[in-house]
Amino acid sequence: MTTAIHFGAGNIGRGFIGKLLADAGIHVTFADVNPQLVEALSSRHSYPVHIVGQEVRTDTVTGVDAIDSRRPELLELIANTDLITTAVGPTVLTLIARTLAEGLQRRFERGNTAPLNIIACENQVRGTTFLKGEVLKHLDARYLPELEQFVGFVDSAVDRIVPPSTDQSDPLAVTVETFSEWIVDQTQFRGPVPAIPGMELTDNLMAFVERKLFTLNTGHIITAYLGALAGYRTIGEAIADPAIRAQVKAAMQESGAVLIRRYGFDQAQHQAYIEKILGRFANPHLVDEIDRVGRQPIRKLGPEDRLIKPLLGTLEYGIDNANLLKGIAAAFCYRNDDDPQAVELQQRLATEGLKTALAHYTGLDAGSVVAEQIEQRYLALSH
Ligand SMILES: NC(=O)c1ccc[n+]([C@@H]2O[C@H](COP(=O)([O-])OP(=O)(O)OC[C@H]3O[C@@H](n4cnc5c(N)ncnc54)[C@H](O)[C@@H]3O)[C@@H](O)[C@H]2O)c1
Ligand SMILES: O=P(O)(O)OC[C@@H](O)[C@@H](O)[C@H](O)[C@H](O)CO
Repeated sequence: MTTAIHFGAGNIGRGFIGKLLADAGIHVTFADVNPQLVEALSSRHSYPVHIVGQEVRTDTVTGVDAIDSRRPELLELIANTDLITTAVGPTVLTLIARTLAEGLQRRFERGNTAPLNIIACENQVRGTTFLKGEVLKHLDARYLPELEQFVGFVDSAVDRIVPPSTDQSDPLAVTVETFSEWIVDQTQFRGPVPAIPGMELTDNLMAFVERKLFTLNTGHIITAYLGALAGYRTIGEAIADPAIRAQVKAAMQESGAVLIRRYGFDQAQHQAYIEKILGRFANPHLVDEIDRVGRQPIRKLGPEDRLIKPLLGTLEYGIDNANLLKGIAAAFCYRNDDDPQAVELQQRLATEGLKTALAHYTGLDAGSVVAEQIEQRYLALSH
């Protein structure tokens, strides 16, 4: 039987990736640090997935197990498994890299030369390649040839809106939208590519990663930050506000103009992609908190992430960017005392001022015209 270890039994882990693997007949062991999730999954071996959208139904995922990712027994699983996937959050990949390196070392010491593919399913451009770099920091260099020969680090783009479930009756229940898309880089596998319905292959991954991250996630984050400024609690409330919807759509069109120029996407098809995403944001069956979408603002202000990378593209190609600039300014207005990154952002803003904080987090030049434009928009939004 094909086995997989999935790091991160959270929303997307249970609601999308783990479900796809289990539905494909793969035995999935979730590795997580949440004791309630680990205990429930390892005792029940199944959980409900509420699919809500044009259709509403509940599927039951079966044949799963779980382990605390800090337990030494996990190394034995890594030494023998066929597939590893992750959905822990980009900031956590560094933390699981040591465990992966130790498990891989045990695999190689055992002489296990069966191919193993590792796929990070994170909102991060080439997150698996980043994870490989972190693993190499902990792997004994003598095993580098085996790693290169037998272990594929496969980058992916993953798309399904999965907020925390509103089903309070079951801690394992997860509520997902109907839409889903998981695209992986077929050039990076070792051995045969596993046949997993719902896992799409491409040799042009960057186009799909950037299309998703810099359309859906760009629109999502601006919806969240403009919605927070307007006093809304959920994405649904915010996108129902005509003024916010118009600004979000315009920002997605600005980032879309960059994508069309960079990847040659068809204009009409990309416009339809934007409209579909706006409809997904408005899904009346999903309750998606602004604080979930707006979480970790420092990560999302990074130069390779959903706000700044599209902005840099508009500067490169000379494309309008007024709405992206407003979204970036709104990021600096975001407050959430329960989000350490939001707290840090506000502290740095208060002590160093907008332009210095902007330069620190985004890499933009504090003395640039664009920094001035963002500061002007920030002052207008924050007063
Ligand atoms: N939820 C979505 O709509 C969605 C959609 C696409 C992509 N993503 C991406 O998927 C990833 C996970 O997002 P999520 O919404 O599922 O988050 P989540 O918080 O629901 O799940 C993350 C899980 O990782 C676990 N975890 C934390 N540290 C760990 C460790 N050291 N070892 C093992 N598990 C650990 C947490 O306990 C949690 O269960 C992120 O990169 C996110 O950007 C999320
Ligand atoms: O998961 P994050 O924190 O990178 O971004 C929050 C949401 O925008 C994200 O989870 C979306 O729901 C998801 O990317 C949809 O595919």
